[in-house]
Amino acid sequence: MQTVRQLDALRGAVATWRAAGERVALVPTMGALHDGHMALVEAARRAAQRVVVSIFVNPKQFGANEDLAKYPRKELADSRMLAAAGVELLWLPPVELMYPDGFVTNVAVRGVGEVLDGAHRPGHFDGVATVVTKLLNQVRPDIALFGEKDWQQLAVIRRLVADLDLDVEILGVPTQREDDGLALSSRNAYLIPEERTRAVALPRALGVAERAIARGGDAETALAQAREMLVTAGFEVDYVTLADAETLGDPIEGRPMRLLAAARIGGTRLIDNIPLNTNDYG
Ligand SMILES: Nc1ncnc2c1ncn2[C@@H]1O[C@H](COP(=O)(O)OP(=O)(O)OP(=O)(O)O)[C@@H](O)[C@H]1O
Ligand SMILES: CC(C)(CO)[C@@H](O)C(=O)[O-]
Ligand code: BAL
Repeated sequence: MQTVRQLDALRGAVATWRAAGERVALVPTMGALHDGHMALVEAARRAAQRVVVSIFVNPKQFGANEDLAKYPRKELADSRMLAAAGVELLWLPPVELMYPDGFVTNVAVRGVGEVLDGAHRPGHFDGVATVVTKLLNQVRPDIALFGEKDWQQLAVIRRLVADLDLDVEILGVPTQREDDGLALSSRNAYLIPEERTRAVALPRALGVAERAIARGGDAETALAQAREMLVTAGFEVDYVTLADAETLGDPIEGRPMRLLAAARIGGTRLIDNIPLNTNDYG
């Protein structure tokens, strides 16, 4: 695996593959890799001959009081995992390359980027959209893969790519979970054992709400019950909601819907989401 920190070397490697007619996949990450990331890498492996993984802890998507400074950084372990998985190129852009002096451009995705996590983490999706636009332009992959764990992020990126006519396929990869149902996340490492045990309430609450609504129950009542389960488990709830799966706005009968939640346990903010399977109960 090549480890590359300069744009001309990245472009050179990708141009060589392109010239040979090979498809290139990009998996953007912030590192501290776990099996969720590796599922993206495996899907990328199936989708293209050449796989590029980027690791960049993007300061623009962290709010002033968020965890940028303590975000886990594990470059050596990450690099070994990616090499073992057969990744061809690890793209590690330095922060000065991403945001040199004088950088002033901001990519803002209105609507889908402004609600839910966009409202609770002001500026977050601008930071994501800006860095993803840059990563796509740097690597110019045929396909880029993102996890459904960050469902709203995936929806924001799909909108961005459609609106700006970016010539790349976006593929969402299903959420990878621990045996008890907790979604894998780099931030799970912040949980002390007691919080980790309680954290299972997050996927459980979503599952309870999903089954109640799919059975024909009132959505607001089911969401209130889910919020109550989270509070009982010791979470502070940012939101538990049912939304249109594409716009993240109000759900519309006949269109795919998603249940999404964000909640804090101790100092750790976790997110999760599941589809509303209205066919569950026939
Ligand atoms: N459990 C998971 N299943 C599938 N994809 C995942 C999972 N966790 C993360 N991803 C995806 O991996 C990519 C990189 O995510 P990132 O590096 O931020 O990891 P993370 O575990 O989501 O970290 P964080 O705890 O900061 O949210 C994103 O597309 C994200 O959706
Ligand atoms: C897509 C991403 C790599 C952009 O920094 C990040 O938000 C992430 O890891 O999900
Ligand atoms: N995986 C989402 C990145 C973030 O929370 O900043």
